[in-house]
Amino acid sequence: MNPALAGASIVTAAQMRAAEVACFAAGVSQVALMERAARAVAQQVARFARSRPVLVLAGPGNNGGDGFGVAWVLAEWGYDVTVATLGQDWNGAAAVMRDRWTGPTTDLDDATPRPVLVDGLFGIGLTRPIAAPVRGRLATLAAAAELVVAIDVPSGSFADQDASDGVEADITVALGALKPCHVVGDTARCGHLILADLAIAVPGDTRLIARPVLHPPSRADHKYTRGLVIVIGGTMPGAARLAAGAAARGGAGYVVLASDDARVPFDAVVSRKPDAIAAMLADPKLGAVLIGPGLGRDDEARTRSEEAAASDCPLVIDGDALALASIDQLACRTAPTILTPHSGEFDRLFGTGGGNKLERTRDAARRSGAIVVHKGADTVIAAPDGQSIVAHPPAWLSTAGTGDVLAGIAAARLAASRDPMRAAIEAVWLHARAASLAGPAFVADGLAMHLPQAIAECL
Ligand SMILES: NC(=O)C1=CN([C@@H]2O[C@H](COP(=O)(O)OP(=O)(O)OC[C@H]3O[C@@H](n4cnc5c(N)ncnc54)[C@H](O)[C@@H]3O)[C@@H](O)[C@H]2O)[C@H](O)CC1
Ligand SMILES: [K+]
Repeated sequence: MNPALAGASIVTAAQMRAAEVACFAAGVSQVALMERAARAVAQQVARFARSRPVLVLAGPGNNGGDGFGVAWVLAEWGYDVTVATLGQDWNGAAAVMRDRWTGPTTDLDDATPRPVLVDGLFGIGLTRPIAAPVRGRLATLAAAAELVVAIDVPSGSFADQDASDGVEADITVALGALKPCHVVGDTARCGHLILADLAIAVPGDTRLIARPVLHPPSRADHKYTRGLVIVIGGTMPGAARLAAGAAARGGAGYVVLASDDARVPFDAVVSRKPDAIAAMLADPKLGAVLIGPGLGRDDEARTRSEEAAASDCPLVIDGDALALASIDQLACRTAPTILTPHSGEFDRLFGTGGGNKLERTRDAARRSGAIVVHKGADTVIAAPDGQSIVAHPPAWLSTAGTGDVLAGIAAARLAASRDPMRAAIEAVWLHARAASLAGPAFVADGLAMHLPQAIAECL
């Protein structure tokens, strides 16, 4: 994902339309707004077109209006431009743009490929899949082009759905704000994503992740104020060890590993026998508990999991502990809770119900009362109040043990702030950054070593 987009708002098509209406009510005309959009897209085309001939596809709605506007601006700048349409009439601002365009215009069926294709067929107003003949023409023209620039969304993608369809663009210029299809699902079809800020105020409760701000310890801090983390292990002790090491390197003041296996990742992590879990959970100095990595699903695992869930300790629940948890039990908790499921664990706990990944994760957070970190190439972090954050961690993280590392970092950050949403965002960012710093083909054991550098970048 384009790093320049950090913190950018993500809105639904309905929210975008409401924002547009408010903008019109504030005195901006529809034509002025469309001209802003057209100029912003034309600028991006001009950055990469290198004087090559341009074919602009202009569909029946305002996305098509933007297309005519782009054609008009590019022709003014000296580009060789042709427009292809579906042969409709246009209304409102789109009709104004259509009338401004006096250059060559053809039917989509008759259009011949050109090196640069600007896709203004459909935007956020797509209501049904594009008819097969049109989709076929679009795919042919796109395949023959050297550069495909999509206006707002790649035509064929539904703005509010996980990207799963639509033309494959090299560049997508999102207008006014990002939409769900730009950030969840197969976002590769957007190519390089650029946001054209049209100076429209949009809601800010759903955003791309941005680098968090962390505070160094003060002179008054000590190991317990920095955060005491207990990692509860089980049948696969290596996973809990990885998590405990990550908690220590993720900034915790003190890490205890409660496991039958006495091995620790390094000497600073303290080993305790798990028969003392009840006493540990009652320790007022406790900052956060992590349960799940390597826990197993036997009776002992169930007992430990229930004990942790029933406690009033801030809790991170991962891996096997997610399989042992129930939504009702989670919803009864009053202490902060973070859940870190991958898609299989998420579906098992919350079901496979409809909506895009953002909606599904927000719904899970609302039902469980927990912060849900729904992991994947498109990681969604959602809070019960509807706030949500999207991140795109490096694909090199798709290797065993990295989830245990993330859970350990989340526990450290939760112990430090007691604010579960903040902790989840910090953990996801630090985890992704550590992966970038680790470089290609790292193994999970080496990932946490890069956390201090990632933390240093947030101070
Ligand atoms: N976000 C902004 O600030 C701005 C966005 N602009 C652009 O406007 C479009 C949205 O325009 P709208 O007219 O609502 O929708 P579309 O252009 O996407 O197309 C709707 C049009 O097409 C018909 N239709 C829908 N699905 C199909 C289909 N499968 N086959 C055929 N026809 C279909 C539908 O009935 C309508 O007639 C947004 O994306 C931006 O590009 C503004 O220009 C500037 C500000
Ligand atoms: K488009």
